[in-house]
Amino acid sequence: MKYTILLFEDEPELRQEIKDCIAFDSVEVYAFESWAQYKEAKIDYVPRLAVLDINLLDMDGLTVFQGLKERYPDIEGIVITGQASLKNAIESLKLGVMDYIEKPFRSKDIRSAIEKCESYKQFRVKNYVVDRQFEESRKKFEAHWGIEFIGISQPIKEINTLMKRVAQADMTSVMVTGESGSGKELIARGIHSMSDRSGAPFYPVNCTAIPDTLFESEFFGYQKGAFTGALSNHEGWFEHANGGTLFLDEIGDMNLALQSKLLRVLDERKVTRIGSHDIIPVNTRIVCATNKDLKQMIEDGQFRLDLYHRLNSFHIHIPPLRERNEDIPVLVNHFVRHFAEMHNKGIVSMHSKAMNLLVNHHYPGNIRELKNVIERAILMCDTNVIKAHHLNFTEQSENGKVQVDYSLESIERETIIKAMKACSHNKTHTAEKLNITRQALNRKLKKHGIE
Ligand SMILES: Nc1ncnc2c1ncn2[C@@H]1O[C@H](COP(=O)(O)OP(=O)(O)OP(=O)(O)O)[C@@H](O)[C@H]1O
Repeated sequence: MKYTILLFEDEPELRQEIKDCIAFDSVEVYAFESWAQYKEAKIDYVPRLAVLDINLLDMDGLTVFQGLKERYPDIEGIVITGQASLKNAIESLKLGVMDYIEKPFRSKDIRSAIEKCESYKQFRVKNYVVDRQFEESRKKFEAHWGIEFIGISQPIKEINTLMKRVAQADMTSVMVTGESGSGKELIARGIHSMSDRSGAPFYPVNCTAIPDTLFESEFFGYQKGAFTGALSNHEGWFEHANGGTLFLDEIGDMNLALQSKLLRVLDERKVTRIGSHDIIPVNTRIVCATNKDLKQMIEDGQFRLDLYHRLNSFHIHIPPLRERNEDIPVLVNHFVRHFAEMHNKGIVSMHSKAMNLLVNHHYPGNIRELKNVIERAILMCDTNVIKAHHLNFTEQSENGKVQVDYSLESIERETIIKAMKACSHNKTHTAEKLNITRQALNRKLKKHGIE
């Protein structure tokens, strides 16, 4: 279908000139000298755009636009006039005219006004669709699981189905794989919340963070006096999550000796605290996650094959965010709302150029990175529109993708600089604004090298 433009210009030569400069292959232009002539013509097509001279034979261009808008609410307008005046400009904007061009104009001006108008229109349509999809996916998640797992891409839809299925298969262990920050823990939480175990604890453990020496006592618990420092009885993680779910993140970092012990508990479903002979039955489901290549680790003798099979009875893989970038706009909208509310910013929206940058970014840190970028942008933005420069996508990396400094350190530094500026470098006021003491502000100024 052709893109239909209505042109209203009373001077015949100029009418032809404008028509020539806006008639592309895919564009149908209907040109009129007056409103009466347009009414007579009985145009069947729904026009997308009207280009109007302010002075017509029978009526002024703005009144014509008003009439068109009543009939075609989605029509956009560009006004051309030889009588540029503030009054006309304000009047046009009030009526919803998109752009305002003065005579004499160059064909370049009018074409770029049309392009601008069209890309804005497409952006609005896209945003509407994204908003609707976002709402649907959010409601569905909340209704089912009471948690928000956002996404509209095919992989996310499939993961949703797998989560529901495995949640009902009570004792099956689940292995979730994917890059760091891609949502593995959220999937584990989703499985737990959907299962009959949701009333019992979900206990997340990061295997990397626990020193080897403490692993066994933390996993299985200990009896008072079992070793120096065991001052009281201590429940281990398996017992703690009894009836619920134990989430073992970074399972690839568990040493071989512990892997054997974990396998035994999974087979026997009972634990014995260190220093005790009592056998404690446990009914704990294991969901584990890794971003390591466990098959390679098995080949290298670093991970037990039997444990791998035991844990991998149900496998969910989550692709990196850059491979499902249709999820990015819905995630962006979600995080913008979330952080705007959290930081009392009212209603905040994302400028189309900023959204474009976000959709095309590489995200080595996946959703965690996106989340940090948005929170930072919300903090840096003084108005209610986040623009490209608020995203701090500064450097181009080797692969041509933009990199972002999303560390908390950099957010803190920039927040302090902004607060100092806002308070005209008065430290007492800045400290009050940041809700910290003057001494704390001095320490932070020194740490960040700000004066
Ligand atoms: N689909 C999603 N919808 C909303 N938030 C998400 C989604 N996926 C991830 N997140 C958010 O992104 C952050 C990182 O997610 P999560 O901790 O689950 O990743 P992970 O893969 O377990 O990371 P790591 O490997 O580093 O432990 C969390 O704050 C989480 O809430």
